[in-house]
Amino acid sequence: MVRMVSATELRPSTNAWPIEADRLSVKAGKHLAVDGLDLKLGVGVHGLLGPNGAGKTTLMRALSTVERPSGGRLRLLGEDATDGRALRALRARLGYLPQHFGFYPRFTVREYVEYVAWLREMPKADIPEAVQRVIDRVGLADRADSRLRTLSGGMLRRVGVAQAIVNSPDVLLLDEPTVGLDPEQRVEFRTLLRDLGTDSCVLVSTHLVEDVVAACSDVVMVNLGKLVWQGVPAELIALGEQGGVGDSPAERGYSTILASHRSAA
Ligand SMILES: Nc1ncnc2c1ncn2[C@@H]1O[C@H](COP(=O)(O)OP(=O)(O)OP(=O)(O)O)[C@@H](O)[C@H]1O
Repeated sequence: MVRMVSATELRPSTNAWPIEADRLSVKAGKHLAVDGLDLKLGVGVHGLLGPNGAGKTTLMRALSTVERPSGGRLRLLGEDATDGRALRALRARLGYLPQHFGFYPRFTVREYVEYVAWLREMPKADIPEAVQRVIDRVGLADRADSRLRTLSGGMLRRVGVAQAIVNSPDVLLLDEPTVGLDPEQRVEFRTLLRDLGTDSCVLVSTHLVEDVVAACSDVVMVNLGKLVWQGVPAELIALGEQGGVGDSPAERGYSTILASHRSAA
């Protein structure tokens, strides 16, 4: 007997491009901060680089579905991210650490991460174990029951990472996650990133070119709201070996790309 197969069953379970932007435009206030950006990102860790004001945070806000695009097309995990009906299911599969994340200072680390897990509609029975696992992963096991107001800036950033990964997201967006981390924590965080990127699409915005070289499989550079370069860290380093401004080959590669985009703009 022939069984009818539904459209949902036929849909691929993994998406070649968990993030797919086509001529994407996003406003920050009245300013067009993302201006016709094309981007395709697969599974792996992608470092998002660009100067101050390049549009990184605005792009992250659109990818996290916090900000609605003003133009172009945005597909996340194969779904149209501008379709209000798709958003609820989509958000349950996203993780986002904003540049400035709000929290209730009286919450403990555990309470806060539990609260976010609940917001992302995780099954209630799974929450305690998932929360403990991510608190361990960001190295805050000994502060799990401390109130957020008693934590240092670097520890708060780690709480931010924990809440972003509690639902094991398929798309993870981290806006400057390493700000305030001490060198030892930064090294541990890079290991965590590489681990997360084995089966998720992770986009990490940072000003530290060295973080990108150490932990990312791919580099995305933006300037003036546009994609100006995409490649692997080794290509960035190779460019920097030919000259440019900076203390390392990767930094010189970054400055070379930026200078050539500025002179062409
Ligand atoms: N609320 C706003 N109103 C008007 N312009 C804004 C607003 N927010 C951001 N902008 C402008 O949009 C542009 C992109 O800002 P965005 O914060 O996305 O850049 P960024 O690359 O994340 O910068 P940074 O590295 O400094 O964090 C900048 O020119 C900024 O001045």
